[in-house]
Amino acid sequence: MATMIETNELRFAYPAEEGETPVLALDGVDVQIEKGSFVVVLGHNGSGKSTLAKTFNAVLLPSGGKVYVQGMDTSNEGLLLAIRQRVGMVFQNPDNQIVANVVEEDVAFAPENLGVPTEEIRKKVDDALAAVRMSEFVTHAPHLLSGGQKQRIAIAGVIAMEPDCIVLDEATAMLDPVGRQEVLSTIYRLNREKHITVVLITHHMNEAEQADRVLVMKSGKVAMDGAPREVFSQVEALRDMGLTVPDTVDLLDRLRHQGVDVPLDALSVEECADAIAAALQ
Ligand SMILES: Nc1ncnc2c1ncn2[C@@H]1O[C@H](COP(=O)(O)OP(=O)(O)OP(=O)(O)O)[C@@H](O)[C@H]1O
Repeated sequence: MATMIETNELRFAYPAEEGETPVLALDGVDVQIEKGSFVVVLGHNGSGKSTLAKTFNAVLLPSGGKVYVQGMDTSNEGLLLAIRQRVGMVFQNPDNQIVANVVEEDVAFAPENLGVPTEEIRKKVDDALAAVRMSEFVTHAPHLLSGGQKQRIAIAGVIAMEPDCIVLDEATAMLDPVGRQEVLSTIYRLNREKHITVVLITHHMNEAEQADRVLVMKSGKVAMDGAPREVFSQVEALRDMGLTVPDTVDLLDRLRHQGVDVPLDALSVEECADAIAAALQ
């Protein structure tokens, strides 16, 4: 399968304040993100998730090693526009991402800046709003929308650039459960139907259940890398890193501690119920 993003021995150090040592936020990261995949990045506060995300569209350039976006070296200044067009970012605070007073103008902002002809922009904006199921809000004021709707507008703004990959850095963190679910189902749909590669940084374990792959960061390195059930069944190792596990795995783990012989790799409620029923037979 084709590679969307690849990092080789990636290091990143934030510049030091006077008299202090630089903070090594990424300390030798080697990952390959396949085109069309849905990858969730987990990790304790300060483990390097946001820093890693920002290297994916050249917001941050490596202090050492390399990042390639579809083979393009992010350190090559001449490729910056092409890289930013291919990898779009959505951030935590929906209010900080609103740039216009009307939804359609907000979504049109990036393609306008890229010099896309006006007649093409109309179609891109309509398609992007349809993709996030916000077409009916085209003439609304973005600041009056709910948090989840604002994030879907932010995602539409990225989609309007027709990227191959969207990186969401804790984009659901400030949303209520309904808003989180709206945004999650939107990005899962964009991944499954439009084959857009998704990199989702989150603190919510259950957002990772349907992902193709989970990366767990620890102290600037990748500590775990695998399918969700592979990663989440390592309950003790995750807890040692200060992370929780999805509720279903937590329940099975508790039963195990009470002597019930259940596997730890059930992610859905149905799988969990089946595992318990089988163990109690
Ligand atoms: N602008 C900055 N200047 C200096 N150090 C920074 C800066 N941003 C992050 N760091 C440091 O780099 C390390 C990695 O931070 P990063 O934000 O990438 O972690 P994170 O896993 O995304 O954390 P969180 O879950 O809290 O968002 C931390 O030690 C952090 O304090």
